Amino acid sequence: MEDSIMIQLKDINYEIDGQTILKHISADIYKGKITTIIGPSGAGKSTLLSFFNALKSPTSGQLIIDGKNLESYDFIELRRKVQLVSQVATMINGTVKDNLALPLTLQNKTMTDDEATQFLKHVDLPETFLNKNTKELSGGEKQKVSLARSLVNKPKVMLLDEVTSALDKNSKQAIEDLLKKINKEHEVTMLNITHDINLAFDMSDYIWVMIDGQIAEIGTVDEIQDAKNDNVRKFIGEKI
Ligand SMILES: Nc1ncnc2c1ncn2[C@@H]1O[C@H](COP(=O)(O)OP(=O)(O)OP(=O)(O)O)[C@@H](O)[C@H]1O
Repeated sequence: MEDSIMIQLKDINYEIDGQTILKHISADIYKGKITTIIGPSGAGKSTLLSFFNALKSPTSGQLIIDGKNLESYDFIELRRKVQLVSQVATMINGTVKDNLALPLTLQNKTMTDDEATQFLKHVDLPETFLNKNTKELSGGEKQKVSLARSLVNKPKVMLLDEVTSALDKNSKQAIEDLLKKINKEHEVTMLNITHDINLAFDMSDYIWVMIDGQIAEIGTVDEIQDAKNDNVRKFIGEKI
């Protein structure tokens, strides 16, 4: 069966201060799949990611998310549908439960302990964590709580911005495994940025290689590993 499209990018360009950062980006992101953007520092990966939840807007081009043009979204609606998870898990002062409930608190709703426990289960944390102060958590545990919290609004898309880069080897593996599990169980479309090429090869359905503001190559992991484009081969060769 053909993969169906969750996000379409049509000739996206971005300029700032007279400098062209992104050039003619056209590509599709498929529903329920993990797409990872790799490429050298300064290629434009973060800039591109920031369009999907409207932190920045393209200078020209069209971005269609779940069948609707980005410009016709209400920001709140968009950010519930498209959740950003960052490199550093930002926590509010208080307990794990306070943090898990935050997306609901902001909507004047509440979360029961049972509901919170279910969210902890999704990220393999025990119920005993509910009343822990977030100051007592390790980096990996914070990232798990952050992932659990990002599921509360039942997003269709998760933007993962270097989510494992601040973690040690064991926590990296745990978060990678969790992302794969969340992707399958919640059928969330994931768009991932990483400098860790092994992580990209391990967890992606599709990889985009960005070089100098353009997509140099799109393909499955096998296709990217066999890419003929010299710049792509050089970038991957340097990273492995
Ligand atoms: N506000 C800005 N003003 C001017 N130039 C900017 C601005 N923001 C980003 N840039 C430039 O845009 C280019 C792309 O930056 P971006 O952060 O998207 O790259 P990246 O691929 O994510 O890099 P990294 O892997 O280092 O995070 C860089 O050359 C950067 O200097």
